[in-house]
Amino acid sequence: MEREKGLLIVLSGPSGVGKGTVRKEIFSQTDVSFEYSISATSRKMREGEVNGVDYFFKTREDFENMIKNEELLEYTEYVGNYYGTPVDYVKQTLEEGKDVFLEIEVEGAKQVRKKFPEGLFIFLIPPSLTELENRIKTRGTETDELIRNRMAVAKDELKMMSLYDYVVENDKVENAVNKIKAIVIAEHCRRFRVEQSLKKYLGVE
Ligand SMILES: Nc1ncnc2c1ncn2[C@@H]1O[C@H](COP(=O)(O)OP(=O)(O)OP(=O)(O)O)[C@@H](O)[C@H]1O
Ligand SMILES: Nc1nc2c(ncn2[C@@H]2O[C@H](COP(=O)(O)O)[C@@H](O)[C@H]2O)c(=O)[nH]1
Repeated sequence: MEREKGLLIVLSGPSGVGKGTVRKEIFSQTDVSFEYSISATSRKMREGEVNGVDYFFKTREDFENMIKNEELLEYTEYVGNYYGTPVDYVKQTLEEGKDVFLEIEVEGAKQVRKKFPEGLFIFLIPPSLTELENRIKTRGTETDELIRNRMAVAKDELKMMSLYDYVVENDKVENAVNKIKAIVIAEHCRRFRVEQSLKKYLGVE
């Protein structure tokens, strides 16, 4: 029998809403088996970030070569830097029957939707705009000017939430994680043979 492909899961939402925090918590749990697609970016590495773990850090020139060589599933320029998803890893991992998790902004998610309409698209929202701004500020990675720019983009991004299959509020990390896991299991059962979903998520042979 032909092996079923994996599910492409896309988590989007405005900068600072907690996508990375929620994603890391999901991946730390042992009952989850998604593969994380590491993005490429031309932005500068932040303190504590590791090349090849958080991102593949590129010069603008190298990133533009990746675009030319069609190495990206999607890409965008966000607040002055390029971000994109390396296509080979995603395609190969899905072919192997594994579920792939992308954590990307809204413009990129729109591009992925065109290429993978069967993907699962989840949008993470903050409890309020004030809380969103507090979170970006508390993270302490952005200058005041960049925070203003990211908040301006966030207001437009939030208008796009209706394009997603699900909207999840990140009030508490634990709540968001549990909701996302429940959505993924339900959607897996809906899209694939139920035997495959039972085996994958509940260990039932
Ligand atoms: N539910 C939550 N309650 C309070 N603080 C949170 C919550 N989720 C995340 N945070 C905090 O908000 C800040 C931003 O989180 P995070 O970096 O995960 O956001 P992000 O959406 O991945 O941002 P970006 O898109 O810019 O990479 C961090 O300081 C994080 O600890
Ligand atoms: N379209 C894409 N967006 C991406 C990708 N990787 C990350 N992102 C998003 O960019 C912003 C800014 O990220 P930061 O690390 O500088 O805070 C944020 O919304 C990320 O989710 C990608 O491959 N493609």
